[in-house]
Amino acid sequence: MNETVDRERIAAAVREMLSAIGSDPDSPELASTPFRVADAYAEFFAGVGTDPAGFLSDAVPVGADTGELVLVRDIALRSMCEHHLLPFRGRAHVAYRPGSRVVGLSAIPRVIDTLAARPQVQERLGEQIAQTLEDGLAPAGVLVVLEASHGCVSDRGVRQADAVTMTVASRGVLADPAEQAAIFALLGCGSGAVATAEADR
Ligand SMILES: Nc1nc2c(ncn2[C@@H]2O[C@H](COP(=O)(O)OP(=O)(O)OP(=O)(O)O)[C@@H](O)[C@H]2O)c(=O)[nH]1
Ligand SMILES: [Zn+2]
Repeated sequence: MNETVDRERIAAAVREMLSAIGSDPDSPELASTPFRVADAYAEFFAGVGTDPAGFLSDAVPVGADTGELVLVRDIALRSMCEHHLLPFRGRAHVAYRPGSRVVGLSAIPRVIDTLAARPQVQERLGEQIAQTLEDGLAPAGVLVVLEASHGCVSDRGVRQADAVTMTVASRGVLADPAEQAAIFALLGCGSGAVATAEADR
């Protein structure tokens, strides 16, 4: 949990918001709400001021038994949209083609969790994940695919409950559309999936 978050100030702000919507923050039902929200915010924003690069510091040299492509798919993604402070959630798929170093697989979700636990937009989150891996592993290429449902799109405003936003961020050799198509085929999305489905007929 983020110990730099000032829970007292969040709780005071939540009391103010409850008053502003016409509720009574001193009612028994709402008495604990300001500090519950403060605790939730400390969790949601635990990545503010935290550098994710440390998770990549135990990367090891590529060995003879290291394959060509590493793809970690279906990583749970949870973040908060910076426009409305509403959650967006979905999955992240991260591929990299190693340069001279590889990293323990669990480092990748940890990088994602840290960068996601900040006020974000999906595009920037994907770019930051790609850049952190680029800086930390000096790979030949990185591809980050994020797919997420946004609370601000589903539950207010345009109210598109089923809309899923997909974003792609890439570096190095995985910026090549042919390389990307091969990975999209592995993921079962995009033109690669269509090509595979047609080949199966
Ligand atoms: N590009 C991008 N847009 C986002 C993301 N999350 C939310 N948005 C959009 O950001 C916009 C917020 O800008 P505003 O102009 O303040 O939107 P608004 O008047 O609340 O807009 P509506 O959502 O259309 O009612 C909306 O269109 C959201 O759908 C994101 O991760 N990336
Ligand atoms: Zn929003």
